[in-house]
Amino acid sequence: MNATLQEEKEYLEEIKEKLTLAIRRIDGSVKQYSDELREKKEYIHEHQSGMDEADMVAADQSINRMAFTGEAAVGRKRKLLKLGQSPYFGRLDFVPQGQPVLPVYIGMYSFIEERTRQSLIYDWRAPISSMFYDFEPGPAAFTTPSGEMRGTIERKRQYKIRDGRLEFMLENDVNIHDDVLQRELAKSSDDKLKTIVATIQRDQNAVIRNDTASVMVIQGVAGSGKTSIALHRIAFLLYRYRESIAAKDVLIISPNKVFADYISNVLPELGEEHIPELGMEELAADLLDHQQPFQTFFEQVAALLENPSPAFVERIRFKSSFEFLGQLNQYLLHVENHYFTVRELRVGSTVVPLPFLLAKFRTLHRVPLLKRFALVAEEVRAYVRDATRRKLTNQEKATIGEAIPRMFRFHHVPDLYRDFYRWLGKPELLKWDHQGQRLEYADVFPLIYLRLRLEGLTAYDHVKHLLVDEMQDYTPVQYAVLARLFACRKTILGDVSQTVNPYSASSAETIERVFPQAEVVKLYRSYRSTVEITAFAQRITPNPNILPLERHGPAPVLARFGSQAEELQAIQGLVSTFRSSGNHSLGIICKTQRQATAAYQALEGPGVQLLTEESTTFQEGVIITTAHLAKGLEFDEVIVPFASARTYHTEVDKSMLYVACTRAMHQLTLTYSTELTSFLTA
Ligand SMILES: Nc1ncnc2c1ncn2[C@@H]1O[C@H](COP(=O)(O)OP(=O)(O)OP(=O)(O)O)[C@@H](O)[C@H]1O
Repeated sequence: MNATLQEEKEYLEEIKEKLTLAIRRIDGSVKQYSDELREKKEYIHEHQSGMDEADMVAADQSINRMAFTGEAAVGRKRKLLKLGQSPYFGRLDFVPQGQPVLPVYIGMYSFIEERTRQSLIYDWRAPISSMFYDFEPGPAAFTTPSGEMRGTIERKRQYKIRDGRLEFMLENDVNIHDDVLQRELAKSSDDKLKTIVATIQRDQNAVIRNDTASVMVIQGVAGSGKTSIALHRIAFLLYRYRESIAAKDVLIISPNKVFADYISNVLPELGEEHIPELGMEELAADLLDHQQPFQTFFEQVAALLENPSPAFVERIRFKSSFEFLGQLNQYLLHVENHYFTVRELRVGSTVVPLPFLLAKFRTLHRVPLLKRFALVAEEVRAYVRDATRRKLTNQEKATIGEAIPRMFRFHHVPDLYRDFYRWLGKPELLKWDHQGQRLEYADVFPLIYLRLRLEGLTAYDHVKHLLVDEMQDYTPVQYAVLARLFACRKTILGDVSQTVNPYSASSAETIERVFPQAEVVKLYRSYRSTVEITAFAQRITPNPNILPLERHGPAPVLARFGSQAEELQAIQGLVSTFRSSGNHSLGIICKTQRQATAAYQALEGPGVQLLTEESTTFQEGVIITTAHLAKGLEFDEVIVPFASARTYHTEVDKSMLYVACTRAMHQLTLTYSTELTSFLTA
């Protein structure tokens, strides 16, 4: 063993010892808090009768304070225990200008020696740690809240410490990141997305640490780490703004419960609390007061996959366009200018002048239209009171309250939404005759948008950061709703090539039109799949800019069979091979739920799981599902059954095939009978 390695091993033991001591101290104080808490509670119980309300409030506050301090100590202990397993992953020897060398060990969390107040481990999010991701040995700098600190990195090391043991160490070499990254990516997949703190790449680091963008749009190719980056960015912002943002102030809009479960470990691993999460449909139901039944996005996509009528496609296409949002806005202007018809209002002998009514209505233009009537009525009551120099009777007040809304043509948002299509001269584009009827998914957010503009909603004012994943699946109107509902900072990410509905796909450019202030970052390096798998997926949807990471594996296999029954039999064999392969996850990804169910019936067995729209968790093993549900997930191996010309022939099918193939990390097999899909014959 060389001297350096020996030194590092000794240092590791030293740190572990210090961590053990710190844990012991926390145990001591946790015990003390809980003893004090118990005593306090007992005291209150015994003296309750002699305490007044102020005493009780003070006692309650002191109990809460103690419990809070106790909980914080328990949280701190949890972090120290984790550090004990893997205290740090990197080291920089940094020489700030004119100062002595400072060894900086970087880990998941910080560790400060209590006695000396010396930082033994720096949190990966600390300003100084940014140099680990941004610089190789040589001149370097980092930004602190009080300005830039320049200096030189003399040494850079990377470690892999597992279960408290140093597994390997790499020195100074410029490629150390690549080397460790390769080892990380070659691993088998997990049932949950992992943290990537030890191998964050420079361009990814820039996105994670960007604290100036009010709207950050990340458009990246499949497997470029968008979701990982977005979650690390949240962890970074929670650290950077810990005085003003807590985990409960962040909201993740996720495409479905399985995906939410898949990403649920990252932030707790990074030491942050659970972040609230909401699906787009849950948000929609909430914004419609849970009163309006509607088609889900899954159902819309499923309908598109099952030979839809051209009129249905046209409705979706139209309502997903940017022009549609413009027309909704124009309609709102029209409503504002033409639907309030002032009529003579007589209260007793007082006639309220028409110009007065109109002026009051207009000066309130910042108030949502349907909320203005009550305010105008107040103004009118004041006018009449001044004119008559007496108090108004209840009857008079009521007359005014009823007269003002009657001057407006409609009173309910759904009626206005129907009127919009008449105004547009295209009533055939709305298939919704009465409110009890299910609304098509394409109408859900336009209706909500009108509601927001006409009635206003403030339910989500508390959110301080919004994260939207799978941005390509949301339309300009949906973004307009999000923009009005969430005034906070936003991180929006996705990949237009992975849309499950090409008729309504949004690119970074579309989103920029709704958020002109957005900073757009494009990522082209793909980390998930081997070079062979990435090249294969390129045959379906080419992207000349994609940069696969140099990691090789077996070439994807296209296997032809005489019939579907033979196909399923062969897949059964592949499942058996997988079971003895040491890999953790196999995704069998079909185009439709119907196909997935059929495959499940044929392959059913222990450890085989069918994922459906209703599923809430993602587990290791053999998973049978659709491309739509698999979006965002990844598997060691992927099998795409029924890859025939009959299954995959439309634009939507092509998107599904691309999504399915890009889920594979190490191995990909496509099976088909009769004729192969033309998306792969070229
Ligand atoms: N810097 C990194 N170090 C290690 N692994 C990384 C890094 N960046 C990305 N990965 C890995 O690449 C895989 C893909 O990441 P992620 O799912 O975040 O990408 P994505 O762009 O959201 O993918 P998609 O859009 O295809 O669903 C994950 O296994 C992730 O851990």
